[in-house]
Amino acid sequence: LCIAETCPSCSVTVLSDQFSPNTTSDVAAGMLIPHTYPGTPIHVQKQWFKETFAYLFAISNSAEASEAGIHLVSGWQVFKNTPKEELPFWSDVVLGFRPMSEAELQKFPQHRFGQAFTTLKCDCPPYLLWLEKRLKAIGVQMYTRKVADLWELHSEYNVVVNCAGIGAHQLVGDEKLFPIRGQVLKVQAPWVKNFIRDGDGLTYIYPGIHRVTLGGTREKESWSLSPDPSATKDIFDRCCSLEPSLRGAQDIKVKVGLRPSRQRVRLQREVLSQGGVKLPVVHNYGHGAGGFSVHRGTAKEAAHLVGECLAALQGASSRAKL
Ligand SMILES: Cc1cc2nc3c(=O)[nH]c(=O)nc-3n(C[C@H](O)[C@H](O)[C@H](O)COP(=O)(O)OP(=O)(O)OC[C@H]3O[C@@H](n4cnc5c(N)ncnc54)[C@H](O)[C@@H]3O)c2cc1C
Ligand SMILES: O=C([O-])CC(=O)C(=O)O
Repeated sequence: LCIAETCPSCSVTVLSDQFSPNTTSDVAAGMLIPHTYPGTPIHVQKQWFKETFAYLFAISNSAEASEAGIHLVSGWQVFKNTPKEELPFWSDVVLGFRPMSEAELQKFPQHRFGQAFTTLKCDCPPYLLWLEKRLKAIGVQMYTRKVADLWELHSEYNVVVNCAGIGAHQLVGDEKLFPIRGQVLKVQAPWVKNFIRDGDGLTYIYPGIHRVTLGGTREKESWSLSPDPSATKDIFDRCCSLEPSLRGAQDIKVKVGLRPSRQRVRLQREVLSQGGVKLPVVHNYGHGAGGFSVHRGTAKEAAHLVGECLAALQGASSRAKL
């Protein structure tokens, strides 16, 4: 979408073996709370987050908000021990960030410190379906197709953008990319209005427009997409210990996704070449546990790289004409 918006003369086609509701992005809670990529400078990560927050904040303030599944949500991140970094890098991007008061902390007898703030949440699948609708409205073609090798696209397209998430492990043989399996529960508990996240990153309660996401698990290098019943019970018990009213939650659905994890997001140009024929590629994958939090910022950077590929192609074709 970002490419089509920034380069209206481009004809964009989306190829994917799965669309919503069968992607990792459909499993995510979609909360805008960044995760840190150790291999990327903090100022870059902050810029990605700021751009994403501004983009979604504008949607949340528009008449599209409900259909797009974007909404503001206030709540608390609580810690059993005071964290080393009391002010995360994103504290001045979310709204109203402040330490929790003693009165608020009384709700969490096992926790000693906490941060209160308002952030945004993308409800999935509605957000993905809204993005698809916008793509179709501007004439972008979408086809179900599994790509075995990026080179197979060279005769049909001038530039290929690789946004395959964990699929990039196989597609481009990236050994630096690994799954961190995550299991969550999506439940009916409409009385839960505030988010609660344990600062250890394992347990969270994220109310959406229709359902509440309860998390979670983080299992490095596990490729299994089957729900684990013992993890379901464990997640539910941990969440009930933070918010006892969840014992009354109804209609518990279990979802599993593989976070496409990497030391840093791969946002990079590469030129593939075979027998003198060249295919410019832009990679944009490896968003790990924080893809929603930075998606618009990284998309803008990927769109900029696509612009560079197009300029290089135009330069090459005018040199060829000379
Ligand atoms: C349990 C859980 C909770 C999460 N919660 C949050 C959260 O609260 N906030 C947050 O910011 N992030 C969260 N995330 C992380 C977020 O889900 C990911 O970072 C994000 O979804 C990655 O998006 P993506 O588009 O790169 O990958 P995907 O959503 O997996 O999309 C990749 C697409 O590429 C297609 N594809 C792959 N290989 C091929 C191929 N060879 N040929 C054709 N198509 C291919 C796939 O079918 C898919 O459509 C969570 C993740 C999990 C698992
Ligand atoms: O950690 C969180 O708050 C939610 C999340 O991004 C994940 O489970 O990957």
